[in-house]
Amino acid sequence: MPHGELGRIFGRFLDTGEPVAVTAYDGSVIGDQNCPHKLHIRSPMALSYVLSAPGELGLARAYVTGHLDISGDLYAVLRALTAVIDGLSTTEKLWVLRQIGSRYLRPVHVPVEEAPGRARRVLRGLRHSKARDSVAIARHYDVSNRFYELVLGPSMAYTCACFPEPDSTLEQAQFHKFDLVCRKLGLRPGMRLLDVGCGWGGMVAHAAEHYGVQALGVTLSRQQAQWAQKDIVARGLADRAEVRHLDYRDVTETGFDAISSIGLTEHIGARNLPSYFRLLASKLRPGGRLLNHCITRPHTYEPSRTGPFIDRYVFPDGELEAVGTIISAMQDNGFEVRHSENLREHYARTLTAWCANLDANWTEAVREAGVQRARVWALYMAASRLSFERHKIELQQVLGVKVDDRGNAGMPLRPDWGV
Ligand SMILES: C[S@@+](CC[C@H](N)C(=O)[O-])C[C@H]1O[C@@H](n2cnc3c(N)ncnc32)[C@H](O)[C@@H]1O
Repeated sequence: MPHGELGRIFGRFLDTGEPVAVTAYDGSVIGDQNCPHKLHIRSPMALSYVLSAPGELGLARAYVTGHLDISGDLYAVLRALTAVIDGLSTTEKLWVLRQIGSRYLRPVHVPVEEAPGRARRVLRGLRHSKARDSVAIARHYDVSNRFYELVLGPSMAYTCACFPEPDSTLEQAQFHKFDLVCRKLGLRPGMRLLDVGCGWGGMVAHAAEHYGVQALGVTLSRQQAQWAQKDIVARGLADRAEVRHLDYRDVTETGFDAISSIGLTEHIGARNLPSYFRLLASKLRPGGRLLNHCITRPHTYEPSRTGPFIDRYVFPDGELEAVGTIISAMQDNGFEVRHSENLREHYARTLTAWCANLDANWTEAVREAGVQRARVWALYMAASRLSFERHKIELQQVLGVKVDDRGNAGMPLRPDWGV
């Protein structure tokens, strides 16, 4: 039986069958307290955050500031909370907000210094101009290379891995993902590869090392480029691989045999997809291939902007399109589409592994990036895992060819790039 006043308000709804319990600062306890996964409402400020921005933003702020806390597995708590919230009617949601608003919090007040990232919120300039993109990218990627090492592990790959077997490790799956991209692109020794949005250089190094190509990668993150340049030298690949701190729109070379774009399209924006694909097509020789790997949303009628939590605290200006939109934009701007594959279950597994890495390295991650940032990453990765599992988002790899003047694509009759 729930007790405590908050317990009486929330207890009505917390019967989802999910293994989760709640405690609150007023002594309320709800659910089986032996359950390993618990949500703790530490102070009335947690409720202030929720009331000031009902929905994911308020809940996220309450968690990031520690007024809402969890013990056990964040993902398990999030899944239970999502099940509860999804099960509530609008009338029930309003009833809960009215109950906590009228009893506890008058007036609702969120101190500026407590609203995480508030000062970081405003991005100036035209959305997806080069200047604004470079600020947006620095906010997410120029956090600390060490922090990313702790989360991503030795591969330093920050995109969906591809697990050849259910029990493959993250490292094996990241190797397999880059290899799959190389095979889809038909890379052979001596070819020239451009990798746009290259991160810490994982694809560039893999293609140069295992396929003998001449690889150029570009990233808008200065810290990523510095890390990748050192890694390339350390791996003895400096004669074949190069990473530049550069906007993909400023690459001057042309005539590439292949282009990979792994996790960049989310930063492009719907409006710019035509010019993005046109530019990539102009960089390829006739018969050259593009592999576009990105997160998509399942339906064209959903908004492409990410939710307020992701937009403000994680990926400013990120946008997700439906795979149909990506394919149409490729077709209309220089590519024949040859293959499309959805790897969303693989992204859920990848995120599970990143969450486990962050958990295992929590103390050092907090020392490196601060507790609020570590909490933002923990929350966004657990929430994203849930979104892939529940088919709120997908991961699509689309292969296109710039056919030659006679319509030749140079593809094998039955491509076999394995699993
Ligand atoms: C999710 S990360 C993926 C990194 C890498 N491809 C991987 O698989 O690990 C997205 C990358 O896109 C880059 N990026 C975003 N906008 C860019 C732009 N306009 N020009 C070049 N790189 C960009 C970021 O700097 C980052 O390296």
